[in-house]
Amino acid sequence: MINVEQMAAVLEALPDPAFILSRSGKYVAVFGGSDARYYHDGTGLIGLYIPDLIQPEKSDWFLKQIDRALESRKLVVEEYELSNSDVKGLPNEGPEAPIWFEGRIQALNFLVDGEEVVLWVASNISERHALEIKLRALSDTDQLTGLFNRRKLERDLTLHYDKFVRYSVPTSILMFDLDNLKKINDSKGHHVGDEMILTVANACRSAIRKTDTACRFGGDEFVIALSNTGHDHAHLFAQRLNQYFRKELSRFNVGDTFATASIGVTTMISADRSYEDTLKRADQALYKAKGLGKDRIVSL
Ligand SMILES: Nc1nc2c(ncn2[C@@H]2O[C@H](COP(=O)(O)OP(=O)(O)OP(=O)(O)O)[C@@H](O)[C@H]2O)c(=O)[nH]1
Repeated sequence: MINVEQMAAVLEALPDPAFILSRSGKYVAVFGGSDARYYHDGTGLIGLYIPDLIQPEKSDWFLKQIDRALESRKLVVEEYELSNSDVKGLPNEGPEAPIWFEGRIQALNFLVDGEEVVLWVASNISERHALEIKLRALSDTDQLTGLFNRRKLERDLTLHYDKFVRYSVPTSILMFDLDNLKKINDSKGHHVGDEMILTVANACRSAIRKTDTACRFGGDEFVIALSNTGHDHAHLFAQRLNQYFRKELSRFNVGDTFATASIGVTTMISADRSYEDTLKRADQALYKAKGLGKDRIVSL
């Protein structure tokens, strides 16, 4: 059997800090989490209240989670970011950067000073969180160009379409495809074709705003989603891009075969049932531009 002293030693040795918190946000006790590489010492918080230590928005969130655990009597699991500067009374010793925590919050079956209490175990998951962000960025990115890929575009267009339906804020779509890449690949080599694709990708990157999405849609096909942009502006944007392409891609010309791009432009309209309808129309416009002889813009 473990005696009381041993039980106290076990609590002290808990790898992650375990707080006892009351419904009103009082730090009743803290055990464990003593490795300063991962945690700040929370013992100075005992007897103090979350709303007095943490700015209102965050402290409201903490109180809400305590409430959820007490009401549901089930384990509540939440991830959150906190740095020691967010909590008055925490020492400087410990990690400098903000920490991502996974909080596991469980109601306890006793009262402290007449108040209900929870056990809140806060595990440092910063490394895992950073890795998740990196993986997500990778899974959204086209390897060759560093532009976004189709998966990310589709996610963004879903949001843009929702915004359009709710607030009538239109998103315009440019879909374009390089002209004659096959011939350029065949006569100059695949690496030169790659360079042409990279030139186009760089042009897209520098032409768009933060709120736009530039994506490599397929082999030599690209899509730019221009948020909050009506048809006229989108057409002007396409003209600028087309001129830039003519200038910057001319070094890839092979004899009388020109390295250019054909561009389809369209804007969300109320008849569109989803962003896919808009995207389909951009594809039709691009197809038309190819059919009319390439190196041009078609708006639909
Ligand atoms: N170098 C290079 N070529 C690629 C890449 N992805 C696709 N391609 C080539 O791009 C060409 C795309 O086909 P098409 O669009 O029919 O070829 P195109 O000569 O551009 O024809 P048009 O669009 O009608 O002008 C194919 O020859 C592919 O091999 C890539 O990452 N690098």
